[in-house]
Amino acid sequence: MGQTHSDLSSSAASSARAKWKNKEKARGLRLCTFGSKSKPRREQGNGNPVKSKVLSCCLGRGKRDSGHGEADIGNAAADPARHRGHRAGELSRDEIVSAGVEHTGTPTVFETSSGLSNRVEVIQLAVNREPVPDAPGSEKRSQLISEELREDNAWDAPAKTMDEQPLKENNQEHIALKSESFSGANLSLTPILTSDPDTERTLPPDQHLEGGLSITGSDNKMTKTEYSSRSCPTKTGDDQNNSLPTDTKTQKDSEIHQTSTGGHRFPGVIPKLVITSVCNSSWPQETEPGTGLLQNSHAGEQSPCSDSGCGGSPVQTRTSLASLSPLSSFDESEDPSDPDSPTTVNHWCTLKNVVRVVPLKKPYKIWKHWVQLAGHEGIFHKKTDGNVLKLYSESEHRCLQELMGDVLQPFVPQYLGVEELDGKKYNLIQDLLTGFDNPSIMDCKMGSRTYLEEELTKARSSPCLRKDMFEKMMSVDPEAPTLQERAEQGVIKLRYMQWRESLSSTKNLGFRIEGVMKCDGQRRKNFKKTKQKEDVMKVLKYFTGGCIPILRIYLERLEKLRSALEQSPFFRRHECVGTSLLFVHDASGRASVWMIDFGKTIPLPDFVTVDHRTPWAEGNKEDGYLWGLDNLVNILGDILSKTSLEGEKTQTNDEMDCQGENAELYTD
Ligand SMILES: Nc1ncnc2c1ncn2[C@@H]1O[C@H](COP(=O)(O)OP(=O)(O)OP(=O)(O)O)[C@@H](O)[C@H]1O
Ligand SMILES: O=P(O)(O)O[C@@H]1[C@H](O)[C@H](O)[C@@H](OP(=O)(O)O)[C@H](OP(=O)(O)O)[C@H]1O
Repeated sequence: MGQTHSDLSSSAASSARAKWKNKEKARGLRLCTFGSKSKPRREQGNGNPVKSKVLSCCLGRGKRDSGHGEADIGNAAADPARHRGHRAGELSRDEIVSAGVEHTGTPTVFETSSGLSNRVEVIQLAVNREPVPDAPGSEKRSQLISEELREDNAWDAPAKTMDEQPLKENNQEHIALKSESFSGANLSLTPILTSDPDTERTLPPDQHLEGGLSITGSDNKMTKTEYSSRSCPTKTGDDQNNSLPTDTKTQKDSEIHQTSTGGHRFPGVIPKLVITSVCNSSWPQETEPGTGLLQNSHAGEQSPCSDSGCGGSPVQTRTSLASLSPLSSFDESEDPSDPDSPTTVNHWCTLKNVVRVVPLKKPYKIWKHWVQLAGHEGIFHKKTDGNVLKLYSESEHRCLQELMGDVLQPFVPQYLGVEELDGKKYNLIQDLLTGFDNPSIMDCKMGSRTYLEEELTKARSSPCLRKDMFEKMMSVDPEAPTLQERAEQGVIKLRYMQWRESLSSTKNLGFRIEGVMKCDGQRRKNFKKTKQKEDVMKVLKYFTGGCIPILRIYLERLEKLRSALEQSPFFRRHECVGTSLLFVHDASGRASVWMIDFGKTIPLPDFVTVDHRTPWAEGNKEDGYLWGLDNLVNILGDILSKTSLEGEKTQTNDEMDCQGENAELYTD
């Protein structure tokens, strides 16, 4: 636990290497095979069975500083009563283990309603809220917020707002429905046994292998994949069957091969997990030069070695992204004739001294703008019918198909099948933003691990250096790359992913915040160093504006999601890596959370069972999803409790962040 590179003994690593090599020789990776079982559920809406609940509360937006430090917020021990129902041993698994507390256990429902009376809600509000702008377009509020956050967590200055993004016409006329029917999934999978434990903190030091990657031996040879024109295997449209490189040969490896695409073959020792300069302080400095806060870290950096290549998602299909006409995040033209159509996307939902009469059942507006907070650029196309096309991934297709018949169905976007656009396959998925009015959005990547065990195997058999990842690493922390990585100007994807996990809250909390967009259109993605609970709390408070009804809806929704996950046959049978929770709310008080991104969610081998809470060790396939969700639930509960108590002291009611009195779970 708490493992860093210094813990990784080289002798243990070399013995593990030898062990791994032997095992590796003895086994061959086979492809996952899928069949068909479940039926289409097109007729089903994404109707959330959870009934909408009108919460009686009037929200005030008050002064941000109330004399309560943010760090206090997470101090559950200070008032045990407020945390009734929270799990013991919340948060850091390291802490849990060091305290000798069993991490697993039946989830406890957080008792929001009993702990927080309506009366309290009415009175206790509006502390620690951000100042609000006087008018749309005002920079005052975002500036203040940014500055405050930057102080601690170094969010860069807000950069582009949405309306600076190019708008593109939809290409719907080119869409040809391929009418691929749902075929269900046969979840049998050829077991892929992993060998040695990896370098995770979950294992005692002597079991750790250097990142699980141990290519070199005394003979200075390695097995690697041979590719014709590029160093890394490129996934194509045909690569949708989780195919892994098969054409391998042994090769002398004393050099790095530069390829035509700028990638490198990596012939040398794959370094152990090296965690450098992991920032534990609140609101660490993080800059992403040249692009600022709102940059999409993937933009323009689609590497030949990315998902489409070496070390990428082995199950994900990203068909030649370069040939796609990459849509910006805002590819939907506005319709000026539509009174509901936003004339600008730089909206302000924060209203000052405005009295709004909100009907109990609010009419839905169609949010026509596609907002992509995280993920790969150019793989989404917004349609005008409330759905989006996401570049086809076999894994995602299988998962969404099966999920339409699972208890998790209300928690995932509706899946509508496969479509073709310009000769490429896409999954047609419900746009979860539809129905919201100037939504605030947050993407949380779930789990304690962001790469599949398959990716470990693949990295061993065909490691390659990623220049783009080296540059991303340098831009966050120039001290992070090792001397060898500096010399090579590249890092292996696995190493990068592990570094990202350790730097952020993935490893210590089991989830991380990927991006936030507030209703004013300000997008922030600089959360790579948002690691500690207090950092996360600040972001969550910023995202929700401390709006109690919104917080409560999120909390209740996540608790229901947790129950559904614990009952879900789908979840029980899958290794869920890299999925996100998409949080969406708007000023009217609608709010909900959904699971998205199943590109790296794959069926478990028949003989493997996971509980999604046990710490990961290579081979056990644990993903830490529920552990992360436990922590997220607990953190939200803490914010809710703290916000309520603070609100009692200094409520002001002249600035509204949301129509709290009408807050309800969004159902479509
Ligand atoms: N169904 C949806 N409705 C609305 N927005 C969505 C939906 N699916 C994805 N998004 C948006 O797109 C972003 C990226 O989505 P997603 O995680 O699926 O992409 P990805 O490229 O597969 O991500 P990753 O890099 O983690 O593999 C999300 O953060 C969200 O803003
Ligand atoms: O968030 P960052 O720092 O930009 O790093 C990316 C992030 O870890 C993605 O999850 C990953 O895609 P997958 O999860 O699909 O592997 C992508 O790999 P890629 O560049 O190989 O696609 C990384 O570049």
